[in-house]
Amino acid sequence: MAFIEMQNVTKQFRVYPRQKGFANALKSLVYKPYEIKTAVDGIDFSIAKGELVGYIGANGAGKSTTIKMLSGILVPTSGQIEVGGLVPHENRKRNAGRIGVVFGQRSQLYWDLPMEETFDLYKRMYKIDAAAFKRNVQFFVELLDMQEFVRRPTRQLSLGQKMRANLALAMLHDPEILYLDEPTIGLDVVAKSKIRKFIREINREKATTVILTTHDMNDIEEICDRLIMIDHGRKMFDGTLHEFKQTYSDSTIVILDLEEDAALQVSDGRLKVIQEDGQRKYVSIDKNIISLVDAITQLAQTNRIREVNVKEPDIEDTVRRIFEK
Ligand SMILES: Nc1ncnc2c1ncn2[C@@H]1O[C@H](COP(=O)(O)OP(=O)(O)OP(=O)(O)O)[C@@H](O)[C@H]1O
Repeated sequence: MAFIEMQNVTKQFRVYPRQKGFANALKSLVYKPYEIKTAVDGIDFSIAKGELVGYIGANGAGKSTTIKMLSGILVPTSGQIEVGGLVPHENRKRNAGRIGVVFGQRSQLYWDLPMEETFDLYKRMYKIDAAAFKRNVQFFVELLDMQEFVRRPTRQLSLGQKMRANLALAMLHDPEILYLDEPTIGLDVVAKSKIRKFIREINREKATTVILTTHDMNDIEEICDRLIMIDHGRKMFDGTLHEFKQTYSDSTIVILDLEEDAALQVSDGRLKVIQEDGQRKYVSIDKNIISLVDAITQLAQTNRIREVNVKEPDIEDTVRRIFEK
């Protein structure tokens, strides 16, 4: 068994549509009609210890529901889940000791307490050993650049500072797994970069397994080795970032450096020149209509090429196109 294992997991919710009119409202006291909403629909995946996995999908795809089942907050309707040999919802307390969770839209901080005191509170709650606690606080405060605000009450902190504090708190008891739900939402570039660096660093230093849901594809690009994409509760893709781009992107950019500063000669309508920058030219090709080899051969016949490079498609664009479809 892998470290984290989901086998054919489904989660359905009962949804009670609002009844219109007084008579229907009365009737619903006796019998309340409901509909079944399938949020997660037969998902399978295995994650090894120490992996950094991006879990993506459009709004309402079922990402948070999956994380909640993995954390033991929700019980699956069917299928099996095991996290480090435990069934999360049957062992909520033991599971909680081994996981750290951060929901970007919610905070675990206490409004009036400064971070320092919240750390102490968590130390007692999780019964964290004094030496490990001291080491972690020092390590996280430094890594997340929290020195200037650990003594200020939470209510005075900016969104980015609060998110950093939440991350430190989630990692304080040295969990083996960190579930992150939109950890960079609403943050500026600098704060995002600090958080990404932190996630990579704790994975490297402590081999923490990370599952990250996000709508920001730069998070995925900068943090994750692997990507799982879901749509309407079903798994659509599971593989490396490179495989994802190869599978879903139709266009590839060929970068040519010519021998001289001349206009690029293109005789095939399937090749689109998208930018000319002195001797450097950028050509976009749709791999469904022309292969990379044919495109380069064609270009070499009409131009004196010094060097050819191929750029991977942009993940942000690729994902946007998939979601739009
Ligand atoms: N408690 C609930 N009761 C009824 N329906 C729910 C409940 N929780 C989630 N859903 C529905 O299940 C589907 C999946 O929701 P979920 O929150 O897992 O999506 P998500 O991928 O995390 O979306 P987002 O990116 O918007 O956060 C949605 O259609 C949502 O409305």
